Amino acid sequence: MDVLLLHGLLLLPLAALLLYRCSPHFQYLCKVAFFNCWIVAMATLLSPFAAFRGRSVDNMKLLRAALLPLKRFYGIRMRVRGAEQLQLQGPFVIVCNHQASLDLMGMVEVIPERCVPIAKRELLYLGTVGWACWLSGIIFIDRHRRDTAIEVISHTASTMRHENLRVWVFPEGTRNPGKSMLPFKRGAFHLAVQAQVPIVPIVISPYWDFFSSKEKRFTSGTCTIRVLPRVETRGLSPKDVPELTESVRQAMAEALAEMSMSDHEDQATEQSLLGLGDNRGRPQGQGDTARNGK
Ligand SMILES: CCCCCCCCCCCCCC(=O)SCCNC(=O)CCNC(=O)[C@H](O)C(C)(C)COP(=O)(O)OP(=O)(O)OC[C@H]1O[C@@H](n2cnc3c(N)ncnc32)[C@H](O)[C@@H]1OP(=O)(O)O
Ligand SMILES: CCCCCCCC/C=C\CCCCCCCC(=O)OC[C@@H](O)COP(=O)(O)O
Repeated sequence: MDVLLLHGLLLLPLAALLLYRCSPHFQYLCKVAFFNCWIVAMATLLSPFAAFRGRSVDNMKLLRAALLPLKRFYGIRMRVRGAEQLQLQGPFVIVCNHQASLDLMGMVEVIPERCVPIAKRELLYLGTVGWACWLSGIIFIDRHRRDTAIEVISHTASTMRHENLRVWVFPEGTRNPGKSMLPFKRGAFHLAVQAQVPIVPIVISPYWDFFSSKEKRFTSGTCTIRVLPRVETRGLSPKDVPELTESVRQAMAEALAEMSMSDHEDQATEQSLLGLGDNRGRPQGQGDTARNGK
């Protein structure tokens, strides 16, 4: 009986490994589970150290360091274009497109010093993850209560100037895996105008070559992050916000469309050089698993 149990226990990991290598769906589930487990584990591990320092934007360095290795686990190559746009002395507002939780990997590639994201309040209740976020100075807004969200943003505008803080906002306000960007919420632009600081738009290229939650597909691939020229807001007032929002969204939408094309071309060239043929947008098999390193 004991021998049978032992064999069963030995066979279980082997069966899981076989399933992982043969089933793209199972591979997707494992990779997403690992992503979440990594975040929870790192948050649990780092929170006591962060708590020692107290609530401080300096703790963002710990979160960044904890998330940086993820791209290696998943075999995601990150290319950053225009990073010099982030070499600014004072405070500024970053606006970035939001496709999925995977954006955290792109975010940590380029996030400057003293920069905190604006996040939905619900993240606060994710146990140690919420605790780690709070300790790192992440700004929480309740999206269902516009007045209090606006109050938080107004308060952030004065903090930015007094404490030389940079703020990262996903102006779509929710995750959007679609091919074009959603209409932008105006909070980030009011924030920049109130604080009279520049806006730095960042566009992360679409993930569809290597990730799709709809198709349950997660392979290795390349992601491009493009930092667009900054937009000055000095002298602008609240009445200029709608136009400012639209012009920044337009520039980001154009960059996204351009990147969608060029990333597809790069991928096709890479694959034809490797003699893999064109298997874009389709689940990939064992060859990719081996290159993923996971
Ligand atoms: C190791 C552990 C690691 C853990 C890692 C975790 C990392 C975590 C990373 C976290 C990543 C997490 C990522 C995430 O969680 S993403 C989700 C959270 N982010 C957002 O929601 C984006 C920010 N939201 C907004 O900007 C919205 O505008 C708000 C919520 C404020 C209102 O939304 P609403 O739906 O109502 O939309 P609206 O934009 O049409 O505005 C309506 C009206 O209000 C006016 N208005 C707006 N704002 C201001 C203002 N400030 N001063 C004065 N007026 C203002 C505006 O002009 C308009 O008026 P009018 O112009 O039509 O007259
Ligand atoms: C005691 C309770 C313990 C609960 C533990 C729960 C474990 C949760 C596991 C992992 C947390 C990963 C958090 C990653 C945060 C990624 C940021 C993100 O992508 O947020 C989504 C938000 O932008 C928009 O949300 P919606 O698209 O509007 O929805």
